[in-house]
Amino acid sequence: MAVVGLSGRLARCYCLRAVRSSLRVPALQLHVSKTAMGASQKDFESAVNQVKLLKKDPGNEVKLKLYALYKQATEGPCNTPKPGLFDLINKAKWDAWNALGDLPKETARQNYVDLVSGLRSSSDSSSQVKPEADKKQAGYETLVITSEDHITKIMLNRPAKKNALNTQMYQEIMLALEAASKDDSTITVFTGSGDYYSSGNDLTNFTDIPPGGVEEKAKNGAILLRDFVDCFIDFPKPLVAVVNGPAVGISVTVLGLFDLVYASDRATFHTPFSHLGQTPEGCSSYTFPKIMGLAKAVEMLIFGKKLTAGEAYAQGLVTEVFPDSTFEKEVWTRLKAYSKLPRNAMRISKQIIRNHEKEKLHAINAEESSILQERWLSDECVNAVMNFLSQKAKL
Ligand SMILES: CCCCCCCCCC/C=C/CC(=O)SCCNC(=O)CCNC(=O)[C@H](O)C(C)(C)COP(=O)(O)OP(=O)(O)OC[C@H]1O[C@@H](n2cnc3c(N)ncnc32)[C@H](O)[C@@H]1OP(=O)(O)O
Repeated sequence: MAVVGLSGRLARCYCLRAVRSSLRVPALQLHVSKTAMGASQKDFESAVNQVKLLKKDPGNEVKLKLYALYKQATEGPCNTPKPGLFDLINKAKWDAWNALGDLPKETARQNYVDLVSGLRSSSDSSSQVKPEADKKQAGYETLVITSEDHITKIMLNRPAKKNALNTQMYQEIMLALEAASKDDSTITVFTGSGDYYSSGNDLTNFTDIPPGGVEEKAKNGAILLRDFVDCFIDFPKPLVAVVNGPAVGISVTVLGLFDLVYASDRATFHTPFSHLGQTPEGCSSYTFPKIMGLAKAVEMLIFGKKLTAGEAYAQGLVTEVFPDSTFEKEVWTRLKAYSKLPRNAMRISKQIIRNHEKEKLHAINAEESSILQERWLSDECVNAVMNFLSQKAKL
């Protein structure tokens, strides 16, 4: 089908979504009132000044985030050509700004103010003795990140959307993994808030088409996917998934790159790629056959068979299943004990176990991402996304 036709249909997807959104009164009201109460220009300018007075260097990731939000708040979506490959600093800044997509200026302004306010409180209290208790990290909108008992917990936090991964969440997860790789935790844990672990890729990621058209959208999507999965391949510490409920799509496939997967008996594991006109990602085309054998991997990845937690355990994708009623208690008791093990020994063991596969995994990730770039432009995929957005189809 001609690209023009596809653009038109994707544009219609977007319209359908707008219509659906306009019918959802509570969500709309929430958005309006948040904007109405949003940061004023004065708050924003004051936050810009406060950044200069921070007592503690917030680190490069946060600085990039501040830069991106500032540019978005003052100039809108990224409007400059991408710097060359070797212009590392400007490329990192451009990537951070560009990743904000069409985030409205007002939201960027509010996020900037919130981020600076979080930095100020942590900077002000940096000379005090920090309590051992849970400390929520500031600067994330789609995640709740806490550190306690040498465990960094990354909680996917869009429960109203079943923790679907929008582009901001992909970006924040990458930042969170980068930070967790350097912090003093021994293990890093992913979990979901609410009743789902995650419903996978947010299908509205397919809607807002940039001026460069659907091809540009697909190209950027493939870069985002590749960078995202690379972060899991390269993560140096033991990585644990605490799968509190159903998991779909990319939230399932990357589990093959985790070191422990604990599941509630309420969890399910579903990769409906063919149903969506898509193909496997997260290195699952390699890790799943390796973990569960070709026959079972094919059932999941080609035919979209949904596994119960018990089945996923039997097939080696899940380390252990717990009754939902005692899930949190049992899992966290276990993880707290593990987190006391010597950090370097665990890190080095992970290196020995995983390093000889890394190069291969990066190559597989690149291939899967580039195949998906093509798939996203196919009739099969466009129709599936349209069906979901027009509320005709659910998994
Ligand atoms: C070319 C563009 C490229 C873009 C960049 C891409 C970058 C990387 C891509 C990596 C690719 C990954 C592949 C996948 O992950 S495939 C899996 C995709 N996921 C789905 O297909 C799930 C779709 N959701 C459902 O089928 C159902 O929502 C559910 C999960 C079975 C739950 O059903 P239930 O009845 O319990 O709940 P609701 O449907 O009412 O959901 C509550 C609200 O949450 C919204 N929702 C849920 N899941 C998603 C989703 N994946 N994307 C967007 N929105 C989602 C749902 O619409 C409801 O919203 P509402 O309350 O506003 O109506």
